Formats: sequence, C-alpha cells, structure tokens
Amino acid sequence: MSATLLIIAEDEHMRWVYFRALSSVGYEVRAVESDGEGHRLISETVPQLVLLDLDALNWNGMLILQKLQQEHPQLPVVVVNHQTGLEKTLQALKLGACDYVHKPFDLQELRVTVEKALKMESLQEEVRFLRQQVGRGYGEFELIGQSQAIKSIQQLVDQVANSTATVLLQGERGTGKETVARALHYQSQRREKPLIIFDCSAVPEKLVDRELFGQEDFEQRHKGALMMAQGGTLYLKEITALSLPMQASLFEVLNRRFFRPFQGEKEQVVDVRFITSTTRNISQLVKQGLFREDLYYHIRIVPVLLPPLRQRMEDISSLAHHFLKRYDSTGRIHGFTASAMAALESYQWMGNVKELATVVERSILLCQQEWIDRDDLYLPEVAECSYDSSYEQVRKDRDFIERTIEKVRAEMDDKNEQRQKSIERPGKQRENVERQNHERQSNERKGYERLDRKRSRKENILNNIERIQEEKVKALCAISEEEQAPLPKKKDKVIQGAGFTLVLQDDESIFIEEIEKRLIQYALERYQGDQNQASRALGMTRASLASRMQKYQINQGSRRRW
Ligand SMILES: Nc1ncnc2c1ncn2[C@@H]1O[C@H](COP(=O)(O)OP(=O)(O)OP(=O)(O)O)[C@@H](O)[C@H]1O
Repeated sequence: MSATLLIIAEDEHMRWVYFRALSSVGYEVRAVESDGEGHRLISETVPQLVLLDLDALNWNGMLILQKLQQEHPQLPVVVVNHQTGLEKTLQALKLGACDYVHKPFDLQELRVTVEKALKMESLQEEVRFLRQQVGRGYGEFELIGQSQAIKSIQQLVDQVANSTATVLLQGERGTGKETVARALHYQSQRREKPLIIFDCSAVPEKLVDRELFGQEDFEQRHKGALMMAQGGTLYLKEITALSLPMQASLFEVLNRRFFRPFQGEKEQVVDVRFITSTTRNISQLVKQGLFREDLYYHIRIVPVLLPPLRQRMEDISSLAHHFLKRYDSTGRIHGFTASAMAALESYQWMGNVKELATVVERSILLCQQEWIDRDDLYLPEVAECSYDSSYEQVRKDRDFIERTIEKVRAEMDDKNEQRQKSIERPGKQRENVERQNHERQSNERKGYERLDRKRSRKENILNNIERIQEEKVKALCAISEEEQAPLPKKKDKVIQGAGFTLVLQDDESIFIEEIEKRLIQYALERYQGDQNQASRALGMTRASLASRMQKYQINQGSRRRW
C-alpha cells in the first residue's frame, strides 16, 4: 500500500484528520490548503489519487475539481462534502469525481472509499494498456515505410488524430487504409473507446440499415455499429458500396450529429469520429450520380491517398522486416538474403502490402535455413515481367480499351448503316424487279436475314467484350486471382494487351483484327516503338508482333496519337 495521495482541504483540522487516517494505513500523504499548492505538488509528486474537501468557506472546491479534471483527466478524485450538500456532491460526480464521502464520516469508511477508488483506477489503467496492446496486435497501427508518401501520411495522422474531422482513405486493396484508420484512432484521445470497423460491402443491402443504425422495437433491441462506436471511432470501409438511400441516411447523421435507430422512436446524439475508405474512384462515381455529392464533401474533409506499393518500392525492405518480426515469433529467421530482397524489390506487388505480408508469412513457414532466400519466397512467374504496370498506367490502358471499343463500335455502326442503305436503295427498285424476278426477291430477304444475324452476332461480341472488359478492369483494380477473366473456349480468340486480355469469338474477324491492330499501335506508342517491351506488354512473342505489324501494315515511322 505505497500509493501517494494528495489532500486538498481548506480547514486545517480536517487536513490533519485525513492525513492521520490515511498515512496510518501506509499511504504516502501530502496535504495542502490551496489548489495552487496542490497543482505544484501534482506535477512534483505525481499522486495516484486526490482527496478534495468541497466543504470550504473561502474557496470554490468545484472550480478546483473542474481544473483538476481538465488538466489531469486520468487522476481519480474522491470528494468529501457535508451530508446536507447532496446537490453539490451530485454535481461533483457529474464533473468527473470518481467517488464521495459524506461528513460526518467514519475513518474506516474514508479508507475503504479511497482504497476502492485506487483499485478502480488501477483496473482502468489495465484496460487502457490492454486496449493499446490489442490495437497493436491487430492493427499494427504503426505505419512502416521510408517513402515520402508514408512519412507525409504519418505526419497528417499526427496532425488530425485528435480532431473529429472526417477522413476519407483512398487506395487500392491492401495499401494500408485500415492501418491508417487504426493509427488515427489509437493516436487520438478516443483510443480508450471502441474502434468499430464496418465493411459496407460485406453486409447485405437489406441489413445495412439495421447493422449500422441499430434497431429498436417491441421485440428486439439491436445495437448498431454507430451506437457501439459512441465516444470512439467508426471506420466505414468501402463506403461507395452503400446504396443511395443509405447514403442519404448517413448524410443526415453526419450533418445533424443525431440518429434514430431503425424503428426506434428516440433520437440519439452521435459522438463518433468517422473515417471512411474506398478502393474506387469516388469522384467519378459522384459524376456518374452513383455517390451523393453532399456526402462526398462531408466525408472528405481530410482526404488521404495511399499509393500502391509498386510506386513506393523503398518501403519494401522495412515492411518485409516488419512482417518477419510479426510472423516469426520464435526469432528463428535472421533476415533475407540479398537475392531474396532483390526479388522482393523488383516484384510488382499488385496485391500491395497485404500481398507482401502473405509472401513473408509463407516464406517463414517454408524456409529451412536461418535466412530467407529467393526460392523461399515462391513469387509468381509474373515477377519476371518488368513492364510498367503502375496503377495509373493500368487506368490509362483501361481508358484506351474503352475508347477503342467505342470507336470500333461507332465505325462498325457507320459501315452497317451504309450497307443497309445500299441494300435499301436497290430495295426501292426492287418493286419493279420483283414483278419480273421472284427469285431475286427471296435472295434479298435472305440478305436481310443474314445482316440481322450478323448484327446480333456483333452485339454478342460487344457484350462479351464489355463483360470481359468489366471483369478485367475489376481484376486490375481488385487484383484478385479468382477474378481473372475466364479461360477462353477452344474456338475463341485471345488478344493480350498491356495488362489486359480480350477473349473474342473467332467469327467476327474484321472486328477482332481492328481491335488487335489498334492495341498493337497503342503498345508501340506507349513504349516509343520498342518492340521488345511492346511484345511483352501485349503478351506475344517478338516474332508474332512483327508478323502482325506486317499483316496490319503498321509502320512504326508513322505513329498514331491516342
Ligand atoms: N504502412 C504500413 N505499415 C505497417 N503495416 C502495414 C502498412 N500498410 C499495410 N500494412 C499491413 O498490411 C496489411 C493490409 O493492410 P490494410 O488492411 O490496412 O490494407 P487496406 O488498404 O485496408 O486493405 P483492404 O482494402 O483490402 O481492406 C495489414 O496486415 C497491415 O497491418
């Protein structure tokens, strides 16, 4: 029982009583008359508890309590008051006093109250510590990285952690959005309150309302994520997955700082810090009317962009060592060989930091030696591929493909229109011809039917391309192996592109060839005519690129601008 206690009491006799009662059971006690003296002692002796006598004539004990709470919010304060001043006692408890003793009191009662308050404080301290450990264990909210990007993000986190400004985290999957959200929470004063992570894309649309805002009716009471995060932080992951009506409800909450649980009657105050994230181009979604503009401005007070790992290769070494420490709990592995590190630093990391973490974890399991070598990494073959597949470039490629498909579609439509006109024209003369020649009329009809069939085949192909295009874009953005384009059927034709694959049915050769030709022109343009790089990006050999260039009469001298 060696805790240090500080007694603040105006009355000298009472100071002596407190001093005797508490020092006699082993506490180290300091007793002062004024709060000024008290504050000086707090910084000098760091007491574990303050006993404050409110029953004074010449000074306002409540003001002292208020000041103590503001300056030392963790310090437990037990107040002593006269039993007739119940109202004052209640007010003191509201202001943050942890317990009280009423005069006249029994000395034993005073000691028990102090002991209880100290125990409570030590439990709270333990909870704080465990929460921090849990936070560390799960989120590793420490941001690792040497790159300027990570340093700036860490600086931003330090600056805004303690505010309630909404933060919008943008970046590909696995770039560390949740890690930043955790850093923001655990570095803020809200760290002792919960951090609730709500994945908007993982909850079925019908249930989002209930799971987010909770439900209150006669039969059930379900605490939603918002309620659970009270006093703490709510991280809304993949916010763009929310339906427009849910976006409207969320906007209301953010705007009014009140919410009403599903089917509930009473409005509740919202004391929550909101952090949101998305892997999608949210401003584009706003333009397309798929995401509310007002909500967008509300959630992006502090926008943070997490660059893909391949754009900050200088982070790889520190991250790899960080994951080694995290996953090799026995300390069996000493580190990475130079060749392993070189492999890690030249891989494209389309799955970002998450993929790096998985690779390191797996290599620890597979490594038989004390140093992880290149072979222990089991990096996919793609690692050999060194073409520039940065996120920006992937997006450019995607835009290019979209534009190409649109152009070819428009050109095909034009051609078809002209063909149709040319068929219609003779159709007028047909009236005369028909009278003379029935056979010719039936040929015409067959011609129309053929054209219709061809048109519907073309529609199919366009649909097919768009579907594959969508899947591929998803795969490029989501970088999930399962989401890759389906294997082509035997008769399908495959066009590999700079970071994409188009699978086409093989009967519309003009259409396919036109797209292929343009993709080749585009790849050559992108690599300034370097056929080695272009063929690698297109997924074909140098020889087949050359033969196609010949076939399509692509002259490298006359490059096209896209
Ligand atoms: N800068 C970093 N420092 C330390 N660890 C990191 C960092 N960035 C990411 N990580 C780790 O990488 C893994 C993936 O990170 P995180 O879950 O934060 O990514 P995310 O962008 O939220 O992913 P997703 O979009 O798929 O949810 C986690 O294990 C996380 O601890």
